[in-house]
Amino acid sequence: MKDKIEAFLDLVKERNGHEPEFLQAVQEVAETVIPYIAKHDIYNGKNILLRMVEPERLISFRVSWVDDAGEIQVNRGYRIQMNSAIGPYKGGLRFHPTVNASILKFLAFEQVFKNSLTTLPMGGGKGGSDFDPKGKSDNEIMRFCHAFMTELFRHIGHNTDVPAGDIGVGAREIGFMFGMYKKLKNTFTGVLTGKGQSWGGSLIRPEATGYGNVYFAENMLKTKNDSFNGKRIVISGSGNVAQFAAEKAIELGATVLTLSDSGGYIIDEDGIDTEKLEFVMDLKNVKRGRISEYVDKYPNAKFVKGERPWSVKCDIALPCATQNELNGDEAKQLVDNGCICVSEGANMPSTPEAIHEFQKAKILFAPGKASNAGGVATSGLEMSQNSLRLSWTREEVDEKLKGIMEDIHDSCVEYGKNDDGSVDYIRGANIAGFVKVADAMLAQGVV
Ligand SMILES: NC(=O)C1=CN([C@@H]2O[C@H](COP(=O)(O)OP(=O)(O)OC[C@H]3O[C@@H](n4cnc5c(N)ncnc54)[C@H](OP(=O)(O)O)[C@@H]3O)[C@@H](O)[C@H]2O)C=CC1
Ligand SMILES: O=C(O)CCC(=O)C(=O)O
Repeated sequence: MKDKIEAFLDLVKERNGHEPEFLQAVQEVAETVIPYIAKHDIYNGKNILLRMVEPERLISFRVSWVDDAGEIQVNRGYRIQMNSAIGPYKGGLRFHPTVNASILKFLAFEQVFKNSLTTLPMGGGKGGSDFDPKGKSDNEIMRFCHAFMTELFRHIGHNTDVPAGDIGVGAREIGFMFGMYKKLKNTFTGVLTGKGQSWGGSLIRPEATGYGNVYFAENMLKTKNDSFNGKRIVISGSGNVAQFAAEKAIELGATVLTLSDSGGYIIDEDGIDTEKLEFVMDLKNVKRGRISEYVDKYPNAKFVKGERPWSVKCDIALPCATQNELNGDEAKQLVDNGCICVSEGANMPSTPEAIHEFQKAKILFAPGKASNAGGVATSGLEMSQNSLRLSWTREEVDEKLKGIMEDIHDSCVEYGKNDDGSVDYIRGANIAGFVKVADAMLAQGVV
């Protein structure tokens, strides 16, 4: 089996050797899915995984725009249309200076499995730009988003490819992009999700990734007759996912101790309560400030510059910032400090070495493609509401989100249960996500 996996990975490396994040994501899937394929005749000899690692379409384009000083700026835009076997391509857009083809291909590949796990009919895609929104004025953001959409509009559509937000893309950016799409196409459709309430957005979509992550962790804890109540929680990031993971954890009776951004982390031993979280939301979403400013307002807290929060003693860790933000040494420290559960809000935040430490210690560990799927699932619910031309209540959407996260948890258990009764949530998520897409690909023939 090892030879088979290595031969497959060598082939993928030969074609994508310069794309480390993509290779990392593929390796994790190959190690769990290839043994499953070998045991199931219908998938054998069909090169399904080889087809799945090759994007159906990779679009790269120039984005030219004019900054406030009148200078012409040039960025690179992308959309990776990875797999459409079970539905239109679906996945976020990331605006961050580190964006490149490798990062977007890893995200698009993960998205295929994640979207399949949601049980909704969505294929996988991802896109974005190396544009850095930090320090830009609202007008610059608008001009960039408009310029980005003047090319992207050709490739997307409510039945073709439906982008949404990701790092650096929130309600403001979705609004600007939707406005330009509508102008260019002269049609009002649900071509993007994460829209504002008054123009087709779904209630709970902003909250969904963070809430969903906590719901998933709750399901894992339930298998041990445990809960969030009274637990110490360490969260990284302070953006969309981190904010709403914190909100739900507080609601469930936990104490949230940390938040972070690329400058460092804050630790508040008194706990970040609802009022303090409201301050963070205003600081980050309106003032677009830095997390270090938290300690100006709450001097009992401490800012640790240039560090990540994983050395803080906790029961539950929720990495909600970015890929590879939690390494092997940090994972070991979490385990040694008594952490019993890690649930990924971000995409691939734990390195392979970190995952190895969690699995060795047999603590509860959920990979992002399962635990952060609540965001895209609620995007799927936004698409349904747009098609039906109606809006569900907050309670209705939250109930559906909870149900979907429970179903994803059950699928992971179904495919990931070990002989000793423990659950390998990585194997479970990869195989459950694979089966649905692979069955659709088999039914549709070699296309
Ligand atoms: N939004 C969604 O619905 C979904 C998001 N995700 C994933 O969740 C993660 C967070 O996304 P989201 O909250 O939407 O993004 P935001 O842009 O709202 O927030 C990102 C946060 O992560 C921090 N961050 C980003 N890059 C780095 C870095 N290199 N080092 C340290 N900190 C960093 C940011 O700090 P700073 O401001 O300093 O850059 C910020 O605090 C991503 O992995 C994303 O792919 C997954 C599923 C759905
Ligand atoms: O809501 C969506 O379509 C995308 C969410 C996303 O980008 C993700 O799940 O990583």
